[in-house]
Amino acid sequence: MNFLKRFFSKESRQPRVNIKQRFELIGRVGQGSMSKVWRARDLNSGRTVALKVLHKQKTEELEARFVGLNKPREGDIAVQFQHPHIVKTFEHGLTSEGEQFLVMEFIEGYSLSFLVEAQNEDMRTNCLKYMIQLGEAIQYFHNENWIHRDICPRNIMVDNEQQLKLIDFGLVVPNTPPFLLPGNRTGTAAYMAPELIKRQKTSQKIDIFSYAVTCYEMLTRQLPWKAAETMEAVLQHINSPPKPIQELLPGINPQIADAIMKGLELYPQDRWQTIDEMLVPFKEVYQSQKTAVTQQKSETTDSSTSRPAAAVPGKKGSREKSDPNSKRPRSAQKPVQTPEQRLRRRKRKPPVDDSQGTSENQPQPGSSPGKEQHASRKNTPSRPKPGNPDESH
Ligand SMILES: Nc1ncnc2c1ncn2[C@@H]1O[C@H](COP(=O)(O)OP(=O)(O)OP(=O)(O)O)[C@@H](O)[C@H]1O
Repeated sequence: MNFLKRFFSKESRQPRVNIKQRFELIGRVGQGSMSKVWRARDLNSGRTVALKVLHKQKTEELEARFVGLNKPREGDIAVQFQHPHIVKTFEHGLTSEGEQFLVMEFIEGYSLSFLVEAQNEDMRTNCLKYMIQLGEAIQYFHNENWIHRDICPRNIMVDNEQQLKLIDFGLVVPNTPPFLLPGNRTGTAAYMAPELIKRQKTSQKIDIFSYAVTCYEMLTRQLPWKAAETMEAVLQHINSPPKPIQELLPGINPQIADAIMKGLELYPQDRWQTIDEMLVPFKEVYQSQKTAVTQQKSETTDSSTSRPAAAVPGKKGSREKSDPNSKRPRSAQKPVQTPEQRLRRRKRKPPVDDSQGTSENQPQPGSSPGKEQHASRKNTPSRPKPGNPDESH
């Protein structure tokens, strides 16, 4: 029976691609929990691309969770997106070995995780802009009737033109009733909405929650709940209120603070109904900052004609003055050269795992914190690995 299913499956009808013949692999750029990613030259088109080859067994295990639901594959989903803040996927298919692969635009830049940790000049200057770009990408997703399920800095990059790009669609599901039923927990513990953690019915609002956690972290370098990195820790804090962002950033613009805190509400009905709504205050503040910077610049130019150059405030100073992040805690203002070292030194937090192998549409009402399982890579999504409760990705 399984043999027949495989024989008539979509995969069996798809031509296989010999990766080594088709691509020149220039270097490995990433190792996700589910894949390997290379910088490669596509010998057909001549362009430099990111080649993502999914781990066969882990992908099959993930897909097994959606049995009967006909979940589209990552490549099927990714090629559909046309948005400035979502990585472009040119092509997808199967390798000669039967692994799924995606060919994407190659993003020269950094992971948002790095920028969160570094809190460098780029982050101080552009944080609000990146928050808005991310929100626009998620709203596009939602308009196209998808749920991302794994919004977190690890799945976001910023290119050298200071443009944010969402890069990973491994857990994306259609926003349709069968996929919203209470089921297993997939995602990254610290960013998971309470209803997902509690195995209740989900909606696109789980992405609004993860977006709010991400924005909170982008601004403060901290998570809204202490010890939110394992499923057990998350289950303990889930009913307690998050730390108000104003406590970490007393000078934060109140509109931005309120918008983020509303995104973190425990009950989905108390959160923003759409990302677009949440973006309204962000865009208002961003616009007023831009206006203030322009005014400051023109004042500076005017006064520079009558003052010696040394007395003119520097560009950096005027930017920081109008930046909502300028009053971030001292820890966030440390010198630019240290974060990479700090990032390397920082202990990897154990991610959570929900590897009980439950089908996505199977309710698990009686689950108790004690039954939850750990995974073992920082901010790694919880994905299945049957037979191994302490899964590592
Ligand atoms: N288009 C791209 N351009 C440049 N680098 C990329 C691109 N896509 C992915 N990467 C690099 O590869 C890493 C892993 O990619 P990705 O997150 O898509 O894999 P994954 O296996 O789904 O990861 P995980 O499941 O752990 O989130 C990224 O963190 C990034 O460093």
